[in-house]
Amino acid sequence: MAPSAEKKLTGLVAATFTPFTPQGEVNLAEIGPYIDYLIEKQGVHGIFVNGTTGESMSLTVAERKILAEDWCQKARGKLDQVIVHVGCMSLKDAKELAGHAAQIGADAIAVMAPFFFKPRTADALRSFLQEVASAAPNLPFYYYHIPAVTGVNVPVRDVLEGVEELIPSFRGVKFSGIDLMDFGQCVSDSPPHWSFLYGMDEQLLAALAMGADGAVGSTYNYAGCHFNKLISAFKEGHVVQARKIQFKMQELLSYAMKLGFDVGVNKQLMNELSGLSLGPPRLPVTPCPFAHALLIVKKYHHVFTDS
Ligand SMILES: CC(=O)N[C@@H]([C@@H](O)[C@H](O)[C@H](O)CO)[C@@H](O)CC(=O)C(=O)O
Repeated sequence: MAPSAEKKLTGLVAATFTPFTPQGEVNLAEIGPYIDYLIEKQGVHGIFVNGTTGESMSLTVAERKILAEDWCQKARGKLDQVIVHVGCMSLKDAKELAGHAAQIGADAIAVMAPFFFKPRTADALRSFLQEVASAAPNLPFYYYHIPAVTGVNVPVRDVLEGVEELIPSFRGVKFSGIDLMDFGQCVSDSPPHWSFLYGMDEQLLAALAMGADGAVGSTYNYAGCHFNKLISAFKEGHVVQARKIQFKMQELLSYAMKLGFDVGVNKQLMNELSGLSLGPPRLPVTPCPFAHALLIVKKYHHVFTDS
Protein backbone atom coordinates (compact mmCIF):
# COMPACT_ATOMS: atom_id res chain seq x y z
CA MET A 1 0.00 0.00 0.00
CA ALA A 2 1.36 3.44 -0.92
CA PRO A 3 1.78 6.01 1.87
CA SER A 4 -1.07 8.43 2.49
CA ALA A 5 -1.08 11.36 0.11
CA GLU A 6 -2.04 14.25 2.30
CA LYS A 7 1.08 15.36 4.18
CA LYS A 8 3.26 17.97 2.47
CA LEU A 9 6.84 18.51 3.56
CA THR A 10 7.47 22.14 4.44
CA GLY A 11 10.02 24.29 6.24
CA LEU A 12 13.70 23.69 6.76
CA VAL A 13 15.35 20.29 6.75
CA ALA A 14 19.02 20.13 7.81
CA ALA A 15 21.23 17.88 5.69
CA THR A 16 23.19 16.49 8.60
CA PHE A 17 26.92 15.99 8.91
CA THR A 18 28.02 12.53 9.99
CA PRO A 19 29.66 12.70 13.41
CA PHE A 20 33.06 10.99 13.47
CA THR A 21 35.51 10.47 16.29
CA PRO A 22 38.91 12.17 15.83
CA GLN A 23 40.06 8.73 14.58
CA GLY A 24 37.39 8.74 11.86
CA GLU A 25 34.91 6.22 13.28
CA VAL A 26 31.16 6.90 13.39
CA ASN A 27 30.41 8.72 16.66
CA LEU A 28 26.81 8.03 17.71
CA ALA A 29 27.24 9.86 21.04
CA GLU A 30 26.97 13.24 19.27
CA ILE A 31 23.63 12.51 17.58
CA GLY A 32 21.39 13.26 20.57
CA PRO A 33 23.04 16.64 21.33
CA TYR A 34 23.04 17.41 17.58
CA ILE A 35 19.25 16.94 17.39
CA ASP A 36 18.72 19.12 20.47
CA TYR A 37 20.95 21.82 18.98
CA LEU A 38 18.95 21.89 15.73
CA ILE A 39 15.68 22.25 17.60
CA GLU A 40 16.75 24.66 20.33
CA LYS A 41 19.28 26.89 18.56
CA GLN A 42 18.16 26.75 14.94
CA GLY A 43 14.42 26.08 15.08
CA VAL A 44 14.93 23.22 12.59
CA HIS A 45 12.58 20.25 12.91
CA GLY A 46 13.54 18.01 10.02
CA ILE A 47 16.70 16.17 9.02
CA PHE A 48 18.05 14.57 5.87
CA VAL A 49 20.60 11.96 6.91
CA ASN A 50 23.34 10.14 5.01
CA GLY A 51 23.18 12.60 2.11
CA THR A 52 25.96 14.59 0.48
CA THR A 53 26.76 16.59 3.60
CA GLY A 54 26.66 13.33 5.57
CA GLU A 55 29.34 11.88 3.22
CA SER A 56 27.13 8.89 2.42
CA MET A 57 29.25 7.76 -0.50
CA SER A 58 32.28 7.47 1.80
CA LEU A 59 30.39 5.31 4.32
CA THR A 60 29.93 1.55 4.27
CA VAL A 61 26.42 0.10 4.01
CA ALA A 62 26.79 -1.13 7.59
CA GLU A 63 27.74 2.36 8.82
CA ARG A 64 24.82 3.91 6.96
CA LYS A 65 22.44 1.47 8.65
CA ILE A 66 23.80 2.16 12.13
CA LEU A 67 23.61 5.90 11.55
CA ALA A 68 20.10 5.86 10.06
CA GLU A 69 18.85 3.76 12.94
CA ASP A 70 20.38 6.01 15.58
CA TRP A 71 19.13 9.22 13.96
CA CYS A 72 15.60 7.76 13.70
CA GLN A 73 15.59 6.47 17.25
CA LYS A 74 16.89 9.69 18.83
CA ALA A 75 14.67 11.92 16.68
CA ARG A 76 11.49 10.06 17.66
CA GLY A 77 9.11 12.41 19.47
CA LYS A 78 11.48 15.35 18.86
CA LEU A 79 11.68 15.98 15.12
CA ASP A 80 8.87 16.09 12.55
CA GLN A 81 10.75 14.39 9.73
CA VAL A 82 13.70 12.07 9.27
CA ILE A 83 14.42 11.52 5.59
CA VAL A 84 17.04 8.85 4.96
CA HIS A 85 19.05 9.04 1.77
CA VAL A 86 19.54 5.49 0.48
CA GLY A 87 21.08 6.10 -2.95
CA CYS A 88 24.13 3.98 -3.87
CA MET A 89 26.08 3.00 -6.94
CA SER A 90 24.83 -0.56 -6.49
CA LEU A 91 21.10 -1.05 -6.93
CA LYS A 92 21.24 -3.96 -4.49
CA ASP A 93 22.81 -1.84 -1.75
CA ALA A 94 20.25 0.91 -2.32
CA LYS A 95 17.39 -1.61 -2.04
CA GLU A 96 18.87 -3.03 1.12
CA LEU A 97 19.09 0.45 2.66
CA ALA A 98 15.54 1.30 1.54
CA GLY A 99 14.17 -1.85 3.19
CA HIS A 100 16.19 -1.06 6.29
CA ALA A 101 14.85 2.54 6.41
CA ALA A 102 11.32 1.14 6.43
CA GLN A 103 12.13 -1.22 9.32
CA ILE A 104 13.66 1.48 11.52
CA GLY A 105 10.76 3.90 11.17
CA ALA A 106 12.18 6.55 8.83
CA ASP A 107 9.57 9.04 7.64
CA ALA A 108 10.73 9.01 4.03
CA ILE A 109 13.56 7.97 1.74
CA ALA A 110 15.39 9.82 -1.01
CA VAL A 111 17.59 8.52 -3.80
CA MET A 112 20.13 10.30 -5.97
CA ALA A 113 21.09 9.03 -9.41
CA PRO A 114 23.98 6.57 -9.50
CA PHE A 115 26.96 8.37 -11.02
CA PHE A 116 29.71 5.92 -11.93
CA PHE A 117 27.61 4.28 -14.61
CA LYS A 118 25.22 7.14 -15.22
CA PRO A 119 21.64 6.71 -16.41
CA ARG A 120 21.57 8.46 -19.77
CA THR A 121 17.82 8.81 -20.12
CA ALA A 122 14.87 9.67 -17.93
CA ASP A 123 13.57 6.14 -18.54
CA ALA A 124 16.73 4.50 -17.23
CA LEU A 125 16.79 6.77 -14.19
CA ARG A 126 13.10 6.17 -13.45
CA SER A 127 13.63 2.41 -13.67
CA PHE A 128 16.48 2.62 -11.17
CA LEU A 129 14.37 4.72 -8.80
CA GLN A 130 11.41 2.35 -9.21
CA GLU A 131 13.51 -0.65 -8.24
CA VAL A 132 14.81 1.07 -5.11
CA ALA A 133 11.36 2.33 -4.11
CA SER A 134 9.93 -1.17 -4.48
CA ALA A 135 11.98 -2.25 -1.44
CA ALA A 136 10.08 0.25 0.76
CA PRO A 137 6.66 0.67 -0.89
CA ASN A 138 5.06 2.23 2.20
CA LEU A 139 7.59 5.03 2.62
CA PRO A 140 7.21 8.39 0.86
CA PHE A 141 9.85 8.49 -1.85
CA TYR A 142 11.79 11.55 -3.07
CA TYR A 143 14.06 11.84 -6.07
CA TYR A 144 17.27 13.65 -5.07
CA HIS A 145 18.53 15.77 -7.96
CA ILE A 146 22.09 17.01 -7.45
CA PRO A 147 23.62 17.32 -10.92
CA ALA A 148 26.79 19.20 -9.90
CA VAL A 149 27.80 16.16 -7.84
CA THR A 150 26.36 13.27 -9.87
CA GLY A 151 26.93 14.70 -13.34
CA VAL A 152 23.46 13.34 -14.20
CA ASN A 153 21.76 16.22 -15.98
CA VAL A 154 18.50 14.58 -17.02
CA PRO A 155 15.89 17.35 -16.59
CA VAL A 156 13.77 16.59 -13.56
CA ARG A 157 10.57 17.45 -15.44
CA ASP A 158 11.37 14.47 -17.72
CA VAL A 159 11.99 12.16 -14.75
CA LEU A 160 8.59 13.13 -13.32
CA GLU A 161 6.64 12.06 -16.41
CA GLY A 162 4.43 9.14 -15.38
CA VAL A 163 6.57 8.57 -12.29
CA GLU A 164 3.74 7.97 -9.81
CA GLU A 165 2.34 5.20 -12.00
CA LEU A 166 5.67 3.42 -11.68
CA ILE A 167 6.33 4.46 -8.08
CA PRO A 168 3.04 4.79 -6.16
CA SER A 169 4.95 6.05 -3.12
CA PHE A 170 6.48 8.95 -5.07
CA ARG A 171 6.01 12.19 -3.15
CA GLY A 172 8.37 14.76 -4.62
CA VAL A 173 11.85 16.02 -5.29
CA LYS A 174 14.81 17.30 -3.36
CA PHE A 175 16.12 19.67 -6.00
CA SER A 176 19.77 20.64 -5.50
CA GLY A 177 20.26 22.20 -8.91
CA ILE A 178 20.43 25.76 -10.19
CA ASP A 179 18.03 25.38 -13.13
CA LEU A 180 15.01 27.26 -11.85
CA MET A 181 13.18 26.83 -15.14
CA ASP A 182 13.32 23.06 -14.73
CA PHE A 183 12.30 23.51 -11.09
CA GLY A 184 9.38 25.77 -12.00
CA GLN A 185 8.11 23.36 -14.63
CA CYS A 186 8.22 20.50 -12.13
CA VAL A 187 6.22 22.52 -9.61
CA SER A 188 3.68 23.77 -12.11
CA ASP A 189 2.91 20.31 -13.47
CA SER A 190 2.78 18.47 -10.14
CA PRO A 191 -0.13 17.05 -8.16
CA PRO A 192 -0.85 18.79 -4.84
CA HIS A 193 0.40 15.92 -2.66
CA TRP A 194 3.98 16.16 -3.92
CA SER A 195 6.53 18.32 -2.13
CA PHE A 196 9.40 20.23 -3.68
CA LEU A 197 12.35 20.80 -1.41
CA TYR A 198 14.99 23.14 -2.72
CA GLY A 199 18.66 22.43 -2.03
CA MET A 200 20.77 25.41 -3.10
CA ASP A 201 20.74 27.46 0.07
CA GLU A 202 22.29 30.50 -1.65
CA GLN A 203 19.17 31.00 -3.76
CA LEU A 204 16.35 29.64 -1.64
CA LEU A 205 14.34 32.84 -1.95
CA ALA A 206 14.14 32.45 -5.72
CA ALA A 207 12.94 28.86 -5.31
CA LEU A 208 10.29 29.94 -2.79
CA ALA A 209 9.01 32.40 -5.36
CA MET A 210 8.91 29.51 -7.84
CA GLY A 211 6.80 27.42 -5.44
CA ALA A 212 9.21 25.42 -3.25
CA ASP A 213 7.41 23.87 -0.28
CA GLY A 214 10.52 23.62 1.84
CA ALA A 215 14.29 23.33 1.74
CA VAL A 216 16.96 20.75 2.46
CA GLY A 217 20.48 22.03 2.89
CA SER A 218 23.74 21.98 4.77
CA THR A 219 23.75 25.55 6.03
CA TYR A 220 20.45 25.09 7.89
CA ASN A 221 22.58 23.21 10.44
CA TYR A 222 24.06 26.49 11.66
CA ALA A 223 22.09 29.24 9.90
CA GLY A 224 18.61 27.74 10.15
CA CYS A 225 17.55 30.49 12.55
CA HIS A 226 18.23 33.10 9.85
CA PHE A 227 16.61 31.09 7.08
CA ASN A 228 13.50 30.62 9.24
CA LYS A 229 13.24 34.41 9.33
CA LEU A 230 13.72 34.52 5.55
CA ILE A 231 10.86 32.05 5.04
CA SER A 232 8.55 33.91 7.45
CA ALA A 233 9.32 37.24 5.78
CA PHE A 234 8.62 35.73 2.36
CA LYS A 235 5.32 34.22 3.52
CA GLU A 236 4.23 37.53 5.01
CA GLY A 237 5.01 39.32 1.76
CA HIS A 238 8.11 41.15 3.07
CA VAL A 239 10.28 40.31 0.09
CA VAL A 240 12.80 43.07 0.69
CA GLN A 241 13.39 41.78 4.22
CA ALA A 242 13.71 38.19 2.93
CA ARG A 243 16.14 39.35 0.26
CA LYS A 244 18.29 41.07 2.86
CA ILE A 245 18.76 37.74 4.69
CA GLN A 246 19.41 35.86 1.45
CA PHE A 247 22.05 38.42 0.44
CA LYS A 248 23.78 38.02 3.80
CA MET A 249 23.97 34.28 3.26
CA GLN A 250 25.32 34.83 -0.23
CA GLU A 251 28.00 37.15 1.18
CA LEU A 252 29.02 34.48 3.69
CA LEU A 253 29.05 31.66 1.16
CA SER A 254 30.95 33.58 -1.52
CA TYR A 255 33.57 34.44 1.10
CA ALA A 256 33.77 30.76 2.13
CA MET A 257 33.91 29.62 -1.51
CA LYS A 258 36.94 31.83 -2.14
CA LEU A 259 38.69 29.96 0.67
CA GLY A 260 37.64 26.60 -0.83
CA PHE A 261 34.22 25.67 0.54
CA ASP A 262 33.59 21.92 0.65
CA VAL A 263 32.15 19.36 3.10
CA GLY A 264 35.36 19.52 5.17
CA VAL A 265 35.18 23.30 5.55
CA ASN A 266 31.43 23.17 6.12
CA LYS A 267 31.79 20.53 8.82
CA GLN A 268 34.47 22.51 10.63
CA LEU A 269 32.26 25.58 10.45
CA MET A 270 29.49 23.57 12.09
CA ASN A 271 31.91 22.33 14.78
CA GLU A 272 32.94 25.91 15.55
CA LEU A 273 29.49 27.49 15.46
CA SER A 274 27.59 24.75 17.29
CA GLY A 275 30.19 23.61 19.82
CA LEU A 276 29.40 20.01 18.83
CA SER A 277 32.27 17.59 18.18
CA LEU A 278 31.46 16.17 14.79
CA GLY A 279 35.08 15.39 14.04
CA PRO A 280 36.93 15.61 10.74
CA PRO A 281 35.57 14.58 7.33
CA ARG A 282 36.60 11.24 5.84
CA LEU A 283 39.13 10.99 2.99
CA PRO A 284 39.09 11.89 0.14
CA VAL A 285 37.62 15.03 1.75
CA THR A 286 40.41 16.69 3.71
CA PRO A 287 40.07 18.57 7.00
CA CYS A 288 39.62 22.31 6.84
CA PRO A 289 42.70 24.38 7.76
CA PHE A 290 41.95 25.78 11.22
CA ALA A 291 42.74 29.36 10.16
CA HIS A 292 40.21 29.18 7.31
CA ALA A 293 37.45 27.97 9.62
CA LEU A 294 38.13 30.82 12.02
CA LEU A 295 38.01 33.40 9.22
CA ILE A 296 34.64 32.07 8.03
CA VAL A 297 33.26 31.99 11.57
CA LYS A 298 34.34 35.61 11.97
CA LYS A 299 32.63 36.47 8.71
CA TYR A 300 29.45 34.66 9.86
CA HIS A 301 29.29 36.77 13.02
CA HIS A 302 30.05 39.94 11.07
CA VAL A 303 27.38 39.26 8.43
CA PHE A 304 24.67 38.33 10.92
CA THR A 305 25.48 40.83 13.71
CA ASP A 306 22.19 42.71 13.48
CA SER A 307 19.97 39.66 12.75
C1 LIG B 1 26.51 20.26 -3.11
C2 LIG B 1 25.95 20.41 -1.73
O1 LIG B 1 26.57 20.01 -0.79
N1 LIG B 1 24.78 21.00 -1.62
C3 LIG B 1 24.13 21.21 -0.34
C4 LIG B 1 23.80 22.66 -0.15
O2 LIG B 1 23.18 22.83 1.09
C5 LIG B 1 25.05 23.51 -0.22
O3 LIG B 1 25.98 23.09 0.75
C6 LIG B 1 24.73 24.97 0.00
O4 LIG B 1 23.75 25.37 -0.91
C7 LIG B 1 25.97 25.82 -0.15
O5 LIG B 1 26.45 25.79 -1.47
C8 LIG B 1 22.87 20.38 -0.25
O6 LIG B 1 22.08 20.52 -1.40
C9 LIG B 1 23.28 18.93 -0.07
C10 LIG B 1 22.34 18.16 0.68
O7 LIG B 1 21.22 18.55 0.89
C11 LIG B 1 22.80 16.89 1.23
O8 LIG B 1 23.68 16.91 2.05
O9 LIG B 1 22.32 15.86 0.82
